[in-house]
Amino acid sequence: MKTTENAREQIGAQLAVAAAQALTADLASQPRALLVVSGGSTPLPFLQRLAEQPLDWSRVDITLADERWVAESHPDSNARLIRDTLLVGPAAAATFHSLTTSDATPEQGVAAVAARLATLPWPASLVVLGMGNDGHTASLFPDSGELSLALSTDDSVVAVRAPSVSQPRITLSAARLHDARRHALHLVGDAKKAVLAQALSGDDARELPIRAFLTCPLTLYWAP
Ligand SMILES: O=C(O)[C@H](O)[C@@H](O)[C@H](O)[C@H](O)COP(=O)(O)O
Repeated sequence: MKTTENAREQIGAQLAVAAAQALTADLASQPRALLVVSGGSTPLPFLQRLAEQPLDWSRVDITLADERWVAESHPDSNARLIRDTLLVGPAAAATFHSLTTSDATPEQGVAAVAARLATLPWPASLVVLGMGNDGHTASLFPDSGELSLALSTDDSVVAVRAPSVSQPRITLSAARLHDARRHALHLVGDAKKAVLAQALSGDDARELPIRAFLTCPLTLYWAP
């Protein structure tokens, strides 16, 4: 296995151990614990290693930071990624809460998803964020007409559309993504490292939405 792949596997494993420790710590003092994870390609080693972690998964709720508004059978579905990589082995006992409904659009389904999320044991034990090369995180996209709303609303979820993405999205709002005891940012590659450095040098979250999360305590998990 190439050095880069090794490093990405290792950082995913480190994040998996940290996530398991966070959940275990919170389960010592509350009946259930919540984990919020991101989709995309970066999380795969993290999700695979997390699924193997020994903890009381039957008391864990899992949801997504965002979702593409597609059927769970669609290859782009983040729920499909979670079911295929995390909800296996010991972690199969966890309860997953998707961000989609049978409605044709996220605008039609957003209220039902908000009601679903309201039943979860907030604050989350951990929110794991990714980032795109445009500085987006979750589905908070710089080119989205709903970005300002998603950055400012008290609502927990927002229906999102953006020219930069092919499918309608639903995303947890910045407020809901902040509702966690711990935050992790999981990135790989030099390009994203440079975008993060640019984000750290400014404060306009509408330019680089990841900035909305760089003022709260955040642990960075990066590999080349
Ligand atoms: O639904 C999604 O795609 C994610 O939630 C998204 O916010 C992701 O974290 C970034 O787009 C990075 O994606 P990669 O890990 O694939 O680069």
